[in-house]
Amino acid sequence: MEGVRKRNPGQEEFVQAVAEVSQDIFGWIEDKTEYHEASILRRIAEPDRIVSFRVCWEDDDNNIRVERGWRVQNNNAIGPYKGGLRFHPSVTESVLKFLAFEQTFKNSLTGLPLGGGKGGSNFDPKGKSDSEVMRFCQSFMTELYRHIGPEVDVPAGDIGVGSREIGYLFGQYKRITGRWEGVLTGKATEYGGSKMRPEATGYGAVYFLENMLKHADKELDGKAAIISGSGNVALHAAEKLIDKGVKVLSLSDSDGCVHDPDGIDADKLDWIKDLKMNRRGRISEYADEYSGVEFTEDGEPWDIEADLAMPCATQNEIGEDEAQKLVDNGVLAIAEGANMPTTNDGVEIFRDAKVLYGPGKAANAGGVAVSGLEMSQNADGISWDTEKLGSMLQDIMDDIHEKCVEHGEGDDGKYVDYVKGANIAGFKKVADAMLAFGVM
Ligand SMILES: NC(=O)C1=CN([C@@H]2O[C@H](COP(=O)(O)OP(=O)(O)OC[C@H]3O[C@@H](n4cnc5c(N)ncnc54)[C@H](O)[C@@H]3O)[C@@H](O)[C@H]2O)C=CC1
Ligand SMILES: O=C(O)CCC(=O)C(=O)O
Repeated sequence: MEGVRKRNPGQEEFVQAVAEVSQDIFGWIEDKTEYHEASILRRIAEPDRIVSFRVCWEDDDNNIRVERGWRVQNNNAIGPYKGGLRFHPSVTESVLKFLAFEQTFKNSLTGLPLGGGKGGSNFDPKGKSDSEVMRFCQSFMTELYRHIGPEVDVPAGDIGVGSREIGYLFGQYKRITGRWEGVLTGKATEYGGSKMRPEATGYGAVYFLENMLKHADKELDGKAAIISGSGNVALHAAEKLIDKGVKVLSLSDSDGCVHDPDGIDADKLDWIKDLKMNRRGRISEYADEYSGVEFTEDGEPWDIEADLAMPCATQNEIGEDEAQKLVDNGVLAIAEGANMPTTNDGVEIFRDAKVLYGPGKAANAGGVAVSGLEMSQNADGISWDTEKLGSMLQDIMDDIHEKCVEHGEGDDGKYVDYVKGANIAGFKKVADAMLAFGVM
């Protein structure tokens, strides 16, 4: 870790992600000399390459705007680089490096042939017109297109990149290259997208949560849950929880948090979906629309008492204090829809308290898994139906849960350390592929 810190000065998020994985891997590889001798972990923690580029675009007032774009290609030992694009002002090289590193383990856990990558820009889509977003996406792809391809690197969406942005990006790729090919996932179904991709991350995280509870002889029905975020992942997690009889008490966005003590039911959720996905409004409007709902500016849901917690917004939303609050309030299980939403100190609190804790790289892998299935459908020129994809998603999430149990169950056969299980299972497949290739 000393070396990682030295080689990546000021890249706190990346160092955090590597430290979290390393502590489990060091213990596991202690007696496995082949991994030491080949410096496998050190190689996975050094991205294959990082492309960084200028993105110029013209706003509606004819001002020339300059942003920075990146693609981090972390590791392609088991398949083409795969991972989302994030457009958000908080994006830095460190954030994208941590995401690409995590993605490498997550993609390995899915059992599909997918390497790890991530990209994005500090461009902020909030408040921009459709035409501005289109011009930005076209400019971004005008550089990115030369670094990606269906067998090279296949980006998708993430924060700030939804179906509108994927449409503009895919259109520009097609215009520049003259080729229609499965170079992006998360496409609309009219032009090669997969059914179930929009739902997959949130639904998959709920399946993982359900599996953790089942393994501990508990069930979802009748429980209460707090969720952060109100984007793609949060809203689909809420939808599946409601479907399974859970009372959803909260959602949030970067302005604050809404707490609905009566629970967000299916009708209210439809209203929020329209607010967020079509009208692009703020979550505070939910409190204006429905009585009894409390909105807390800059607030987060972690002090609301609930059985279940699903952080679905962004990294490091749960620190030591928030984790302690959850534990003190008697939380049963936490399943991460977001990537690395809990700091390493927060993770230690969950581990010490032995609460069920599903880390993002396992719990939110359903999205990239259905992206992998979108790639297969594109390659074969076919389109599977919702039922088939839904059952494949469920099977993949069950399988990831089993792998975590295999590598994370303690000697007492009771407590499962899902962080350790996910880290070791994710590492093993990539490491064995890298050993087969020799030194490179
Ligand atoms: N979209 C996908 O398929 C996958 C997404 N994820 C992760 O899930 C999380 C959410 O992503 P999406 O729902 O796709 O994005 P989104 O853009 O649809 O929604 C993001 C949500 O998080 C909130 N948010 C963002 N930054 C915030 C901040 N600094 N403070 C408070 N709230 C903030 C936004 O207001 C919004 O509600 C991210 O961590 C992402 O990396 C993980 C796996 C797959
Ligand atoms: O679907 C994908 O390729 C990417 C999903 C993603 O960015 C993630 O799993 O964090």
